[in-house]
Amino acid sequence: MGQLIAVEGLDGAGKNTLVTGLIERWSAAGLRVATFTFPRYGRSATADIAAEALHGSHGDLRNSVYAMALLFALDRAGAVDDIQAATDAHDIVILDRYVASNAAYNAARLEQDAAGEVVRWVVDLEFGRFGMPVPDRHVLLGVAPEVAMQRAAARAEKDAARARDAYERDGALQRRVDAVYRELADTAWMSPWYRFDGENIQDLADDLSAGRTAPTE
Ligand SMILES: Nc1ncnc2c1ncn2[C@@H]1O[C@H](COP(=O)(O)OP(=O)(O)OP(=O)(O)O)[C@@H](O)[C@H]1O
Ligand SMILES: Cc1cn([C@H]2C[C@H](O)[C@@H](COP(=O)(O)O)O2)c(=O)[nH]c1=O
Repeated sequence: MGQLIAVEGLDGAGKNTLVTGLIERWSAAGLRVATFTFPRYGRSATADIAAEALHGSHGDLRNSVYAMALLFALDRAGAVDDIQAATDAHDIVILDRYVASNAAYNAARLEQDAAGEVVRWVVDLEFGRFGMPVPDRHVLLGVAPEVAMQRAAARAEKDAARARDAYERDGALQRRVDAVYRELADTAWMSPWYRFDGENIQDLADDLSAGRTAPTE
């Protein structure tokens, strides 16, 4: 049974870039690695509808925090068997966003903290009702909100397909999401959280594959 590791962070923080770098390093070291990226755009209608809502479609859908959270949760629930099979067949399964994204973004939208009602609802819905596996570890890519927002804006300039959505344009929301993520990490929400500052990917790859839960001194 392989390790299940979820990478979390703000929009534009660099999660996808980091996950790609980790996979390269682990594969070169001979480890069997699988990855899932959430939302599963192009593979899941609920993921696509959520993205469309964040870009202004589907009437007032995006105003409902719980409806948006449910769409992202249903997308993940559709992958539960694949995640289970992947953990059986690989040394490491790395997830680019997972359930903690739903916790952090929706707590931030409702101006709740990590102990708030919507985070408990996400836990009951996703880990309870939908049976999503709990990650062995989370990685928080702790990039400052201003830096992440700048990267998301630069990416949008270069690539029209990555135009910023309603969450990415909302600086106050991003700062609240950052605060909730830090609280989730500080309280070891669901499993230990490894805080990564974005500096040395090789050290992170080594620490994670060795099962360490914090940077080596
Ligand atoms: N360490 C880095 N330094 C500078 N730029 C970076 C770094 N990591 C990623 N980027 C750039 O920042 C932008 C966002 O990176 P990436 O797509 O990996 O972020 P993400 O966290 O997966 O974003 P999202 O959650 O919004 O999909 C990209 O243009 C990427 O090339
Ligand atoms: C998986 C997931 C995502 N979100 C939020 C986070 C982002 O702002 C958007 C879209 O994700 P992307 O990585 O920028 O493509 O949706 C969320 O609220 N809940 C989730 O479960």
